[in-house]
Amino acid sequence: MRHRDSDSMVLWWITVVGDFWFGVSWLLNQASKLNPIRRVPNIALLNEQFDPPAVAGGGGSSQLPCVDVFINTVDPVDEPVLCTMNSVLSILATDYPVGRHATYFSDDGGSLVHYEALLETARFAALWAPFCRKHRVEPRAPESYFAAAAADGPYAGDAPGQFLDDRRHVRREYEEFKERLAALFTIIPQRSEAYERESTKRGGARATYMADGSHWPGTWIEPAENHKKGQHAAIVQVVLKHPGDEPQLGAPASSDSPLDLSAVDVRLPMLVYIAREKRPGYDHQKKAGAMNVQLRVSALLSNAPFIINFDGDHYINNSAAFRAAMCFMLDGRHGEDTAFVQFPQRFDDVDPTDRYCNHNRVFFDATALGLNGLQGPSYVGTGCMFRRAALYSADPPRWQPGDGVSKLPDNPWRQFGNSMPFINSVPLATHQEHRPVAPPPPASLDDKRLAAELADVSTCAYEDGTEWGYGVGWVYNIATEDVVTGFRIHRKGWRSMYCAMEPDAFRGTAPINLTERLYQILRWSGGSLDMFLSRNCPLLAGRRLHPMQRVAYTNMTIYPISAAFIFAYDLLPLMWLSGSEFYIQKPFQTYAAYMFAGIAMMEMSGLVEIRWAGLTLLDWCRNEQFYMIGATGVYPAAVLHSLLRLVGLKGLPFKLTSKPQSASGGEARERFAELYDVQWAPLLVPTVVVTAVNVAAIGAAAGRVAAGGWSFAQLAGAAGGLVFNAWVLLLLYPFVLGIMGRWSKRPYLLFVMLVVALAAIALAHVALLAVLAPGSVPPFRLGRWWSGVGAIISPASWRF
Ligand SMILES: O=c1ccn([C@@H]2O[C@H](COP(=O)(O)OP(=O)(O)O[C@H]3O[C@H](CO)[C@@H](O)[C@H](O)[C@H]3O)[C@@H](O)[C@H]2O)c(=O)[nH]1
Ligand SMILES: [Mn+2]
Repeated sequence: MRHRDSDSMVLWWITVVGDFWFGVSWLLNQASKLNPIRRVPNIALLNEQFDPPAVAGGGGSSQLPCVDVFINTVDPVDEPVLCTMNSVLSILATDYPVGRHATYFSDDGGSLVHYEALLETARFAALWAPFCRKHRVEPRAPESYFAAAAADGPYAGDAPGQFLDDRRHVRREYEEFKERLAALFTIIPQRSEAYERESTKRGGARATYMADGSHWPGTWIEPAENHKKGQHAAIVQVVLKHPGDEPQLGAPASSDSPLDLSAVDVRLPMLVYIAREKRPGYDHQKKAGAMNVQLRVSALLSNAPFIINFDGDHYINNSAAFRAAMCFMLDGRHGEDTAFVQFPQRFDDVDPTDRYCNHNRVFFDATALGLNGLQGPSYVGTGCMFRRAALYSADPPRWQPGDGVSKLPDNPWRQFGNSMPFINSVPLATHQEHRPVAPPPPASLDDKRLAAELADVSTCAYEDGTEWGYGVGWVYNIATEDVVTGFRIHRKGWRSMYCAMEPDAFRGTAPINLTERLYQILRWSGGSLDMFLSRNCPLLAGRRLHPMQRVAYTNMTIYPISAAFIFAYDLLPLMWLSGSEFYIQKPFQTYAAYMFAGIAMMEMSGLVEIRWAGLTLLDWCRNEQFYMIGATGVYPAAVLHSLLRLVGLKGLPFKLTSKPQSASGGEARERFAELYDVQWAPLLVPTVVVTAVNVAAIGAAAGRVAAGGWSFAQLAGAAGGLVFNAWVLLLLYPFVLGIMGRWSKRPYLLFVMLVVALAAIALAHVALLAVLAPGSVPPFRLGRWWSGVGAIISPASWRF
């Protein structure tokens, strides 16, 4: 092809390839939505079959399978310990047979504060869990429970007369519990200083001391050799032992404990603290590494066939959630081929208009249902129940040869590492479908051997030369361990299910600060693209991957590439400076007609989709807006990162998402304070540039009109280009609010600033023209800006 202006050929190619790419990605995006399915768990039916009400006096009639619960945290300050302990409480008090779930708390900071907070939590849970059971309160995370006016809701328990008194008492106890948690930050250093003074007299070293006066094996307040972040021994401590399968009723009310618990099971489920070993020179693989240690430790202690995982900032909001997931796992139709059940992520404390699209509703309420019809939704992190066997890379029954019972490989050590007790636990978990559901076998090892084995499977070296992180467990060397782990399971032929329920199963926190949010989507988009460019590329998967699911995974991993083109299109308004026609040839009207039809069709299908999913127009707008914000800065950065990684440089890090700091710690913070914090980062710059360019384009056009340089026909042509500029600005509106900081509380200021900026640019433009080409205003057509419109309607419905 030739063009009369050879300088424009580059631009011409960018637009042709870009438009083609938008077309392809739009089709990919639509293809994954062709078979949406909404599934609803029938908990009543599950209870009828697996958990009939206990006959009077007898217990243990439940046939529900065991669940190991994983919860992860890193730092008691960055991830406020109160919030984390609320999650733990919601788990300990959840509505599932007490003897059939065990919680594994992973502390990647190895901090004594976490350990002691967990002891406090176990103590408080002895009151909290029976209270929740007695009065059937929801949610069972006390902070949210007491924050809501729960006392006014319908009462579901058996002792309405005692409810208000009990609630008042528990609330008081909770306030004290909170104080004890907060005090840990001062008590531990004080205690350590006291012990230190004693020991230095005897020539001992500085250390962080546990309550019993012994050295804490994890990270010390004053880091020392073998006791700092990234360098400490493994710690596995059973905080609450397995309670046995027989219910244990509590005591009647007394002066010490005014709650009458004589008709309530007061047992607490098992609770284990884990801080895996950290050594310099090892890549600890962040969350994926932590969860693989949880996987091994739990195999030795309870080896439940099912696992559910939570981020430290997510709690159980609906205590029927475990049962809901079980409805899918035990379902007669596809149950045994179901590897995981993913719940939507819901968030508290997001600003009311959801400025940065934290709720991700289009993904969680529309896209995910589309995926649900194609072998199942992707795994997106917290709030997902797994079949343990699937994490061990077993084949799903429908793809198993012969008798349908998978066997251990000939050389299980290469796959799973050297722990014989662990290896022995694998077939038990794998074959759980084929044996009657029973409570976990008591650990067959004596205490000393068990402790040694637990420490061994929590070391860094344990995974050397094994398949952990590659073929087994959560996948390594990627910033989004979730999507790729789910993919590895799907490519083996497993299904997954999507389970949304009312009230929401789980709730958590989300970053409402612009910069934090952008880093989060940088991790997600960069990690996804890395997956596409790795051996886990969906195009390389075998035939067990559903063909349309292959399309869906391709779509959800290559999306950042569109951004490179969108970024170029966003800067197109600059092109009119070049003065030549390079893209759209005459007749322009025909082109415009096609384009209008195209846009109308896409917007209509978008509208139909959100209507169908029961979403609001605001949800949709936020989705489009945040896609554009991502596309102007974050996605190009993700593409760059992935390219650098391809040539061997370091990949994207798992940067912890900042959590809202609770008001109880220091002085009370203003609600949504993070929304108004401006943290400048290079990631913001490209979007600022795009904004400036589009404002400048409108300003220049206004100047041109004011100077009378345009005929009516030219003005009409320019109008099209201006619509494009205005559209880009409208999409970037939340971003601009974000960088305004506190001023964004008065959005009208933004419009004042916009008018002032436009006037200034218009004046400057006219002045410039007068100097450069006195007396003449060369005609130009803004019409060619139109080509950019294709860019802003491209698909945008994965999570971000
Ligand atoms: O070295 C690490 C880093 C993180 N985490 C935990 O990982 C979880 C998620 O981290 P967060 O900073 O809250 O990231 P988000 O962006 O909120 O997480 C989302 O995205 C992640 C993938 O990028 C998923 O793993 C999460 O489940 C999903 O909620 C938290 O519980 C952390 O404590 C660790 O245990 N060890
Ligand atoms: Mn989080």
